[in-house]
Amino acid sequence: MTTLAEQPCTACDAGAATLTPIEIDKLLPELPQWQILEHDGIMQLQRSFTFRDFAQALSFTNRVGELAESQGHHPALTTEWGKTTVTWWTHKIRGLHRNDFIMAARTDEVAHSYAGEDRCLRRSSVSPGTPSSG
Ligand SMILES: C[C@H](O)[C@H](O)[C@H]1CNC2=NC(N)=NC(=O)C2=N1
Repeated sequence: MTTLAEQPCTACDAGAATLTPIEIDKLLPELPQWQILEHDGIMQLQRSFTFRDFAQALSFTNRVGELAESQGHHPALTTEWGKTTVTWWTHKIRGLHRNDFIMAARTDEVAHSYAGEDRCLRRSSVSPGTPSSG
């Protein structure tokens, strides 16, 4: 069985159905660090990644941006000192599609390439010992 990250994104047109709560519940265990949130009635998938500093957070942001461009599917990205928040949803269907879960899994793979570079993968945006300097 292939992992989410190994699966291809599929073409999604404006008439495609959003994932049902049951379908979301089936997929979410593969993304334990991600959370489902609703913004303006739109279900979204979100995770914050912590980094050593702004430069590393920006590098990660750019790598996720390149991934998005390669797939024609784009997240919202918020980059701050030591943190990048990634939010996936499918604009054209105003909700979550399987593609969003695939791209979240691929986002985790990008983050893993920073593992050991003095950072930690955490769901919460603040990891203990994160410098408070702005
Ligand atoms: C024309 C362009 O391919 C479409 O607008 C793509 C661009 N990237 C996208 N990204 C996301 N997350 N949802 C979309 O519906 C979407 N549509």
